[in-house]
Amino acid sequence: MPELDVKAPTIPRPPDTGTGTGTGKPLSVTGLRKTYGGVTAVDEVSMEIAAGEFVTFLGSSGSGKTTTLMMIAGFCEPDSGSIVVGGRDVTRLAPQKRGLGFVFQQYLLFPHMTVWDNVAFPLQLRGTPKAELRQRVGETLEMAGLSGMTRRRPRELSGGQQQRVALCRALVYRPPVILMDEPLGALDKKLRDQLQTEIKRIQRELGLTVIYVTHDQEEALVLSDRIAVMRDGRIDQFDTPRELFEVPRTPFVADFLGAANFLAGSVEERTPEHTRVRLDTGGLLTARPLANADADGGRVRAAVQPGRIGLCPAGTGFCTGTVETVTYVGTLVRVTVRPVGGADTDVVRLELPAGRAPAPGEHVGLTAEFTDVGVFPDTEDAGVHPDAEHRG
Ligand SMILES: Nc1ncnc2c1ncn2[C@@H]1O[C@H](COP(=O)(O)OP(=O)(O)OP(=O)(O)O)[C@@H](O)[C@H]1O
Repeated sequence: MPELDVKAPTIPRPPDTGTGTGTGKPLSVTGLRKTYGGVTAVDEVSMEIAAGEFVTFLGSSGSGKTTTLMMIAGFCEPDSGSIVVGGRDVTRLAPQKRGLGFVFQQYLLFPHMTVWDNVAFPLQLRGTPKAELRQRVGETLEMAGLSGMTRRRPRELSGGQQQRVALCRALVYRPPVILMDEPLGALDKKLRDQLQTEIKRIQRELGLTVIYVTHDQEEALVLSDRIAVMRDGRIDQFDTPRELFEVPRTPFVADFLGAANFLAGSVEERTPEHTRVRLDTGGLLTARPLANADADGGRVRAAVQPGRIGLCPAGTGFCTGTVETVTYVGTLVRVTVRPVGGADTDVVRLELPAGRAPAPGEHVGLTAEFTDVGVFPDTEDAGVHPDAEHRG
């Protein structure tokens, strides 16, 4: 086994080879489409990813995340559309000719090879000179905290360690883009959290461009610069986590990311700055401007996240109600409020700092900044995903 002769854990950033590792667009996807028999798995997906960006495909099962990633990787042929990596059209190229790195949920390590040899393999394939190979493998393993186990074989490692080796193997030849499909899916929660932090640190340190697939909102929010929220093979919204939270463009996004409250009502007034909605429970709620011009005066649903609603005296705010449940979750308290006169309406869910918890049975008013309230024409389907009922 080669000796580790490199001590510094810092790895130089890759040079700009024109393949997108430095400046410019490492990846551009246009009009990708894939059908299986009668099923449209991916429908007109287009996106541009900048160098050093961490982008996540987030969506529930069957929304087309993996199929999109597999088309970018080259393991699945699109019906139409194009994929450009570092300015080169790779749509019809074999996976190994695209120069991309992969990390999958299954580690896919060579069982008979040591950790060192597994990580060295991609460089050997590329005929990297010995000295450079030793340096790169050593640096990469050290960065991932694996220097002490270079002689072990995969079966002598934990799941988390195996996934670190898989990550090193993808990183070692500095591909312009690294594709990761649920790489932490097989690990327990604690290890997932730890590896998320490591993946993010390594990505930042090396300025890597990453496309990541997950169905876990929290994971997407922790890791990503931008998230593409997918539904039925399409991207509903491609934005920063903050934008997705604060300015969701569809009810689906509002619900998927934050289990939003949806409050039914009718538009009472519209200005370029805001929309005033008369709620079915009687109160008046000020929301952001309504994007859809056709919905003027019509039925709408206002969406507001539980963490963005505050308490005010009963009789003020956009709604008055009775506190039904109060549940402490660490430093937060989850509260449900039944709107007065709204026996048939849903409870409103709030998340408050524990010190501000009201008592069950108390009459309270609810308030929200209008910039935290989205408003959507009532015709749009929220497409509530299967986990929604477990998150309230
Ligand atoms: N090889 C295939 N043959 C037929 N249908 C397929 C095939 N691969 C995917 N599909 C269908 O295409 C749709 C999208 O699947 P895809 O695996 O991309 O979704 P996903 O968002 O990655 O889901 P998951 O999180 O469950 O992996 C689904 O309806 C799926 O059943």
